Amino acid sequence: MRVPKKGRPSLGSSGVLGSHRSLAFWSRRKLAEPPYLELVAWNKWHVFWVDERVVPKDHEDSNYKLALDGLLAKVPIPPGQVYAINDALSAEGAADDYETCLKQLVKNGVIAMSQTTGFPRFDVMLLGMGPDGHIASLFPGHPLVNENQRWVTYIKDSPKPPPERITFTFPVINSSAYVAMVVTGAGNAGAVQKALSDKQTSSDLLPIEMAVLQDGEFTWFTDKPAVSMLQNK
Ligand SMILES: O=C1O[C@H](COP(=O)(O)O)[C@@H](O)[C@H](O)[C@H]1O
Repeated sequence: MRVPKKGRPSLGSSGVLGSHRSLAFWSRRKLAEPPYLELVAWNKWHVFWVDERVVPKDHEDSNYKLALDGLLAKVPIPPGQVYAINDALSAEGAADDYETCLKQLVKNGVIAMSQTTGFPRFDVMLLGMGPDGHIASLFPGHPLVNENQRWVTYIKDSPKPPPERITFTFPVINSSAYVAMVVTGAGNAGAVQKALSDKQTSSDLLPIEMAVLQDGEFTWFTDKPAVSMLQNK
């Protein structure tokens, strides 16, 4: 999805959905109801998943199902512009397949490339964070957080179930033009406090602290419990 410029998205807009909480948040914000339903040029959106659980698309754990039920079934995005993973493949196969799909869409001009980083540049990413500071399926202390070649990779030992997932890598997330980070609930307050404190050291960075956009805008959307450990709330 794209941040509207002068009220209208432009052609070839690319957006990424990546979060339970963030989707619930945007659905509650009536994105699929008037006046936004008419204001947004939904037919120009191309929708991807920043991470996905390797389960059938109709499984309760599927991020695709969550997005379909919460938002996509309610807005007129052409089905050919919604890019779900191939759920018939293994985690490794699905990650390869998704990366190949992104590369083809870059060639076709649907997804832009970042001139700064050499990775794809999505217009909007709707992300969330877990209480351990994970974003997408990039978990603290897991070697995947250091992946710097692949666009999409896979995990088979996710600490949060289900264990098998695919995920965008940090170079892709950090090439975004805009990230909307939705964090709610007291359970996330510690990670928010750590992320926004000045005391980070490179040795113990949480994934949320590694989300540093190269040339983009990062906006937090929180409720009060999530920021309850910050000094100046
Ligand atoms: O497992 C996941 O967790 C993160 C954070 O979850 P949320 O419900 O707090 O948004 C999410 O961003 C990711 O997409 C999901 O697969």
